[in-house]
Amino acid sequence: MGRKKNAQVSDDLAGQTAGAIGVLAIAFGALAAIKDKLGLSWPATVLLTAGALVALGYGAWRLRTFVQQRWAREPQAAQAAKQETAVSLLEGPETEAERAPAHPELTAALTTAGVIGREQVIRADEATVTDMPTGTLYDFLVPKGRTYEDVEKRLGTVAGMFGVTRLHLTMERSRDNERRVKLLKLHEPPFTTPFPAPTRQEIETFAGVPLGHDVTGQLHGVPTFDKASLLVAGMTQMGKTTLINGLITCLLIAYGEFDLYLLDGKFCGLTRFEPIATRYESSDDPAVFWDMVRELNGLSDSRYGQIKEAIRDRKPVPKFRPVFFIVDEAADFFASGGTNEERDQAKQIANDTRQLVSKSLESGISTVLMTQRPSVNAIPVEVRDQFLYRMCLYVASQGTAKVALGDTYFETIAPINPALLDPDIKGQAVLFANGRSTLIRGFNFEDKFIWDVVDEKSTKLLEKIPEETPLRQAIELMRSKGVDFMTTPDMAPALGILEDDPVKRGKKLNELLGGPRTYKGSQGRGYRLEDLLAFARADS
Ligand SMILES: Nc1ncnc2c1ncn2[C@@H]1O[C@H](COP(=O)(O)OP(=O)(O)OP(=O)(O)O)[C@@H](O)[C@H]1O
Repeated sequence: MGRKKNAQVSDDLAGQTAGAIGVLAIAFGALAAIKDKLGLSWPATVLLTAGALVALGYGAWRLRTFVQQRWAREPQAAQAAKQETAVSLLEGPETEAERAPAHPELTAALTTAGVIGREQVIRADEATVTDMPTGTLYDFLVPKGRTYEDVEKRLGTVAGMFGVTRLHLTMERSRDNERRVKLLKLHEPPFTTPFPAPTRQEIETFAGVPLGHDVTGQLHGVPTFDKASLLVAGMTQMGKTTLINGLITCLLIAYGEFDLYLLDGKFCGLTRFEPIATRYESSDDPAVFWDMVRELNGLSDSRYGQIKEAIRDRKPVPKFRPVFFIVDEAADFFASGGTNEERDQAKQIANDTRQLVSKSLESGISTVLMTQRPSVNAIPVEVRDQFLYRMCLYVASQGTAKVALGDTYFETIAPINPALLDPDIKGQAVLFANGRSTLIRGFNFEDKFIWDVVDEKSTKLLEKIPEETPLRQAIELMRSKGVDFMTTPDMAPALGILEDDPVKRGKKLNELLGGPRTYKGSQGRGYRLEDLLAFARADS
């Protein structure tokens, strides 16, 4: 290999030497010819030839540079113009923002909270700060390239920057601009000053079903209960029953016609609505709960059957009368005993309840479950996950709040931790609906207000029963005497039955009334007012 390389080098050297001798011979010949032609001395000939060659070289270099510049000028100009536009587009707003004075408080708070970048500002001419009766309202535009969602996602951190808690801060987006943000920072902890219960008119004009006041005193609720169910959780004595009494009152005022199925697991929480309920039970027996669930599942199945039939016959899908199944204290109904049989029954109850809640989508049956024990085994996860709306009053820990609001609740937008609520301000709740959280306080209506609404409803129901029918006479008789129960021997003569034989009398009266359910009270067999009303309603 080395020998080959050495031979190649000596070959190259010999070639180059021969070439150099050739060039020297030609140069010498050319110089001799010039000397001969011009008749100059040798030094003058050499200098003249060298000068002429240098001048020629310089001329060639000038010509080449000129041509290159001409070729390059046009694309460069276009490129430069493009670059200038891009720079002005990119830098335009920034330069503008740099020029506009920044709002110091908002810029500092939002930069440190990581809502806007260090180089960005909240422009002073795009922000207003107004002192309201309940708090300070910040209305501003976030910089271009940001939206209100950037603020919403970090609301807790922003609250910290303002020196308050997340509970002190509410946020509203604007309908006209994605960049507009309205932040209200409360002067004092939420609901420190109570708001008066709403009037009938306020309830009637609310777009949807109101569930309480928000922190500014505005009514807040859900747009509809159509295709939706609600789970309400919170520790004992926090205001669940009061809140649900408020919800039923609002439904009676503004929801039109509906049927109420009430299960009072605490025995007297929902009693006020007994006279207008289609079915009212006061019991903590899981069998009673299960029976109601199965009755409603039966109704749901028959409604689904009617929908199917309508579709098959190419007719419009029927509109069903809404049904509300409201259960005050549901936790014990899912609890299972130690035996296999009891465990199977608990599983079956959970399964039937899950089915009922999930089917509410089309069947028009909305379930409202309340529990003071939001734990995994109190409300099975498969049941909880079916609730579109969830509410949580004060609970002792974030973990319990997750059981009520969902395992991923704290990863949602601007969550509110129910464990931070003041347990001494009753009725406060985090409402989680349609992916958004709102802090509200349920209504605490006066008893008289609720009674008036209930009486009005039951009078309306009564008016639907044709006049002069024995059923209506019996209901009016009981109402005029102010009793909830009347025995057969007391009622029969008033309706013109003068039979002495108790069996025949009872049979005749039941036939005359059309066959409502009888009830055996401590004074003997007879009729309850609520059963007669429910019977009349089912018939109408
Ligand atoms: N929005 C409210 N405003 C004022 N007081 C309220 C409000 N809600 C509830 N309260 C009061 O708080 C107390 C407890 O209310 P409530 O019975 O509704 O709680 P609960 O959560 O259903 O309790 P439990 O589960 O122990 O039955 C009652 O004295 C009630 O008057």
